[in-house]
Amino acid sequence: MHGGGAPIGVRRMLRKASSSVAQSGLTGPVDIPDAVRDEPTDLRSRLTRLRQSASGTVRGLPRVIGLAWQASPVMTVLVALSTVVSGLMPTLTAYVAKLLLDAVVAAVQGHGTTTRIVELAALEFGVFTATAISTALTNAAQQLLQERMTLSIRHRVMDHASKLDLRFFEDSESYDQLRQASQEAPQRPVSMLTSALGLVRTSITFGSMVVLLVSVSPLLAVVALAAPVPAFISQSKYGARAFMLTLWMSPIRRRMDYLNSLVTTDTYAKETKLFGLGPYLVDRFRRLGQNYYARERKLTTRRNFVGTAWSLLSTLAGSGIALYIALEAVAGRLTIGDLALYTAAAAAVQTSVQGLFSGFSGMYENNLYLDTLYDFLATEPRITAPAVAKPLPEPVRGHIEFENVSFSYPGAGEKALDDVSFEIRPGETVAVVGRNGAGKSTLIKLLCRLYDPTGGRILLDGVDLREFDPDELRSRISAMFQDYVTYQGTAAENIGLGQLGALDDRARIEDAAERAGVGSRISRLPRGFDSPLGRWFDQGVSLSGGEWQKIALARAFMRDAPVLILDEPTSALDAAAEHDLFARLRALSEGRTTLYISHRFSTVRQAEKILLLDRGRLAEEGTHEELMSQGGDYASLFTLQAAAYLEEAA
Ligand SMILES: Nc1ncnc2c1ncn2[C@@H]1O[C@H](COP(=O)(O)OP(=O)(O)OP(=O)(O)O)[C@@H](O)[C@H]1O
Repeated sequence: MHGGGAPIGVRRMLRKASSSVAQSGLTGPVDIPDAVRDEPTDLRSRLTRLRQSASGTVRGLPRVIGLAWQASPVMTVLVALSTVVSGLMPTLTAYVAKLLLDAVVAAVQGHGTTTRIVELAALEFGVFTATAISTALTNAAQQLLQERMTLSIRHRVMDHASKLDLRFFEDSESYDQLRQASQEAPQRPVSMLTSALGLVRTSITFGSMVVLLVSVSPLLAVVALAAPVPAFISQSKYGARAFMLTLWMSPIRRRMDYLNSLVTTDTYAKETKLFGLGPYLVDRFRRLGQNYYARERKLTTRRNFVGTAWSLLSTLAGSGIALYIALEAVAGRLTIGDLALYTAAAAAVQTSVQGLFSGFSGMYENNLYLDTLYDFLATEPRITAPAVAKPLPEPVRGHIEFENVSFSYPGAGEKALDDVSFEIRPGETVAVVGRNGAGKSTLIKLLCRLYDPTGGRILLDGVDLREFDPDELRSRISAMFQDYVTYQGTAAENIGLGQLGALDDRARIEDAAERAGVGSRISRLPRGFDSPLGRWFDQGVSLSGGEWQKIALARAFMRDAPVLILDEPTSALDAAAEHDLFARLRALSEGRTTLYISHRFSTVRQAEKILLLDRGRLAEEGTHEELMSQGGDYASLFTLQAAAYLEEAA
């Protein structure tokens, strides 16, 4: 489902934009592909595009009103009312000024009273006061509504992102969309609302002023109405270009952000310094930035200068009106008050003409961003609970079966898993081994239902995983991933997040830490379990890689889940800690089905069953002894590692 507004050409360019810049930004050209190549040149396609964009803009309006209403109905009504009032004020002001001038002229000529002048002056004061109040009210209500809207949209984006599948985050195109939706888009409905309100206000001013003009000369009204058209067209053209440019820039900006983070982030500092990458990366950043700026500058200057040139046509019409009225007053066909009224009207029409087209083109531009937001919000997670989800068995026994499971990552040619079948009995401890890229982590992602298999099925206690509610299923799995998270929080928070309900259960947290072999280390920290970890804090403690890994392990142990998954749980641990963990693994995994990935064969041999993956296929399966006696790949890999150790020992 698409958000509707953006013309098809824009969508095509959007797709092209995200796929065309394949470079990492670390090397290669720094130019930005031309965003305006596909610009329609003939009148017909321009008109079609104009029609599409106008209808898209108008269609976008109800969505923005909907967003405003959701954010705050009271504020929305207040903003609408005050907008109407402040739209009428300029016309009212001009009319009262006319009456006052006429009264003054009448008094000068001897057939008017000063009382009338005082009355009108009081009325004028009233109108000014009302204008000031309505302006203040509009500003306040609009500002508050904008704040509420931004918050509510950011909340929606965050909420939606939290529900999306892992594939959304692992795919660069959709990840770009998420970034745009979370960074750029929350402001856009607000600017669209501002543009729309400006449009309504100026339309009211414009309309009421035109009514006054029509009462004098319909021709003047036509001139006033026709003047804004060229300026409007030019504005909408540049608005679309600006949007397209931002889209094309998005990958470039991402690369610039990346270069920036390489130089400014602590984790990269060691390497960038040692390899002397600093000046090189800074220079790449500068060149990308220069290119980016040059393109932006060209567009901004053109947009403003060409836009102004077109708007001069409107100015010309306004001045024409003023001249005509002045000549009419000299000829005695109009009063001095009329002259004042029409001068004010001409000025107001001119400003509102500009307001109208900038409002309209602003809406057009913002609407394109809004489409991105709505496209993002319309992305549905594919891994969802079935209409009638099967309740998980109580208790889950942890019987896992892979039946001819195949899987390819979206867009990938090769299969990451190819026709894999095996069984893990309840409570069994299984090790998964294989060379890099063999598909071990993928197997775990499928088991946690972060992806669904593209072929075959996975059963837990005899039921296809897809029949369960994925959240329910995940709550029965405890896992530590290879790229575990180091939360910028206290030690207790870092561990407690493994089981939200027990975030405050200190005894359980300490127990989990103990089981992961990090309890005594945390107790020795200045503030024990309340010590902040990580560098975001002034007094944050910097832990070593292995210590962080133990904390992540403790987080996994927070759950009393029937299935325990550990992806290279000891990759950062020292030999003693590793030995200690595996010596206790039997106790730690007591009563749970445990699946762990390891590259260290010394730890693998303890497993009750070993699965060897080779390029996505299950190549060997059995106990250590069985696989050794088979003399296959496992045996040769084991011997290779053992030999290396023995050589060192010798
Ligand atoms: N998000 C992804 N999108 C596309 N392809 C992926 C993705 N993640 C992994 N792959 C590919 O799938 C294959 C299996 O990857 P996987 O991470 O499962 O390997 P692994 O056995 O865990 O490797 P390692 O021992 O290096 O951790 C690899 O060829 C990898 O390139």
